[in-house]
Amino acid sequence: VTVSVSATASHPIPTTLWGQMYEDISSGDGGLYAELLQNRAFQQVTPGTTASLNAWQAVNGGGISVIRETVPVSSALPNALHLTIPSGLTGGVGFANTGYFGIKVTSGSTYTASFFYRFPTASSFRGPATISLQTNSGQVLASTTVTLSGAQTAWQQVTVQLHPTTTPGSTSNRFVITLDGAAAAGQVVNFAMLSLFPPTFKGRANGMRVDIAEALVEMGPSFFRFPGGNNLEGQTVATRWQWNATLGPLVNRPGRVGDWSYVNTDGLGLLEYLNWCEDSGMQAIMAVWAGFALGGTSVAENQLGPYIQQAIDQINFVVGDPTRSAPATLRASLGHPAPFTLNYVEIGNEDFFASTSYIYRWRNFANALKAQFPNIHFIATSNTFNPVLSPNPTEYDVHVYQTPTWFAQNSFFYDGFQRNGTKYFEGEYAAISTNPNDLFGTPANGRLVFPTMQSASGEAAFMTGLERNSDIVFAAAYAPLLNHVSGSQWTPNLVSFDSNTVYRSTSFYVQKLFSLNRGDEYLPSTLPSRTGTLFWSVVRKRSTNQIIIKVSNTAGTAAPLTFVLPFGTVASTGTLQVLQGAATASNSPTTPNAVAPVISALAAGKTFNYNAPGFSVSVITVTAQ
Ligand SMILES: O=S(=O)(O)O[C@H]1C[C@H](O)[C@@H](O)[C@@H]1CO
Repeated sequence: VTVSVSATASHPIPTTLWGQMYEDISSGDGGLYAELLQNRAFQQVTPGTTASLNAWQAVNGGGISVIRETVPVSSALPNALHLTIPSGLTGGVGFANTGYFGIKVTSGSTYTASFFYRFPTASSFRGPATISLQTNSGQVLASTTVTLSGAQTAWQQVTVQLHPTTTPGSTSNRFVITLDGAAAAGQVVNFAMLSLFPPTFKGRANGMRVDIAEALVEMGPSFFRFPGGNNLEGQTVATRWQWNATLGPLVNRPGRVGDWSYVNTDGLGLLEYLNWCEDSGMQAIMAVWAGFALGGTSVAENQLGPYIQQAIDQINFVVGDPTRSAPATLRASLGHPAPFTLNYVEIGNEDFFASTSYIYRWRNFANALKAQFPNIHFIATSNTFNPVLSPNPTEYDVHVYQTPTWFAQNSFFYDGFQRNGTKYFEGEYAAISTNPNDLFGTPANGRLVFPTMQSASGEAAFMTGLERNSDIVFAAAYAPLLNHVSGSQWTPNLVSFDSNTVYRSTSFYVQKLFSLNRGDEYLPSTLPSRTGTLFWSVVRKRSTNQIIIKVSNTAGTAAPLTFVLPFGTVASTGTLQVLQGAATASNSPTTPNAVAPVISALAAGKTFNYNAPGFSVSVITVTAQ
């Protein structure tokens, strides 16, 4: 096929076009959020149940249970770990935490451990507690001691640093606290809000896991949508995500039962999200809860007031003036007096599931929020123009989970949209199954566990369409972004990880190739066949006079292209980055680097040929002017 490229740009590429959608779906706690202890504060658990001790183990005969404390460490954390040292034992007696399917320990890194303790009954005991990192087989990797006093009946926080001098062969390691069995025989001690942090991304306190954060930043994303997704909504009104419950000292954060069947610590809270956006060069696309809980409850219109106020306060926490708004004063007190960047706020999530009530929920939230924040764009989440909403949304969030073929066959999805001023956020999209009749089914029935070259090339085909229509598509994000392979709630995901390693998928590389080669204006060219299998888009990067051609071949056979560039001078050599593999080729824990982009030189010129391999995504960069 011959592709003639126009020298006249049709529209600028919005700077926000490629970014990330995030929610805690086996992705935050135990993942991006760097805390290494699982169930660290016994949040939202029932004392005395097996679940309450999840990830905790007795060591050498220590008696442990989770109790409802009579003197809780805070009103947010009513539970505590109750340790009884039986008589007749010697050596270290206590408890351990096994982390999120393991704890990675690296020699030379400094780990910060902290906990609160108190003796529920005063005693004359005074002796060492040993705090250590150990392999599950008992090899001590790092250890230190602190003195515990039986006179300490009020909660006392202890913070220590651990410096491992060896790197163990696996993440089968534990965080261990023990007392001397003989010296502490008969003693009873309560512990609360235990925590173990490794080094974090940019050294942020209470921050992000470095290797995962670096993988996300590697894509060059422009925005970060949070906190959901389903995890914004709650199964009930009471368990919705609430911004104000996710701020301040960890001891004051109650956590919540999230929407993906586990408790969220909310250690990764609103301020951590906003600091992360600044640290990673992304702007926030922040959601506010909009009166619908996933269990099916829509708040009645005459009951919306408090929730609208909570949304106003949430936005004021982000952008308000500390001299005029209490939430903004709180932001300043937490260390960020300047407002954060916030241009987009999403009202709800996937409200096509509750579009009847969204008619009044949108009306009330949008009118109130636009009046308070006239410079912020508010994004609607019901189906586009159905139902008709007032005020008329300036932006809609469109989601699609489909087959690789659907994405290849729908790259013209937005070409037919009216140019009526409305803009679109392709807020969640991914090829998730090869079975159009059971998209959300099991792997045995076509569901993808990891992205493949077939799914990634399908997504790339669709993305050439998003680029062509980026006069009305201002932002797009693959979803879900992140997933712990040992705790999956959803597959496939853009980036997977376990306690040791980050796995970059084929789709990750497609997102990275598009994001890092986004250009700043679109150059029209011969249109691909809507029903074909070969797709392309052309952009120009004015600052470097580069023409950037993206090609996706969604078929298994190589496809020849001839490019005709209308410029006075065109370099005779260009750069080619190509991601290719068999249809089912994928990166996974068993084959982590099966597919990665390969960079090479390419013969170019005013007219040049390129043979796109089967199941491939290519980026050709040529200097021309
Ligand atoms: O069950 S779904 O609605 O398909 O869940 C999807 C859509 C929702 O916004 C997001 O949280 C989730 C996975 O990315």
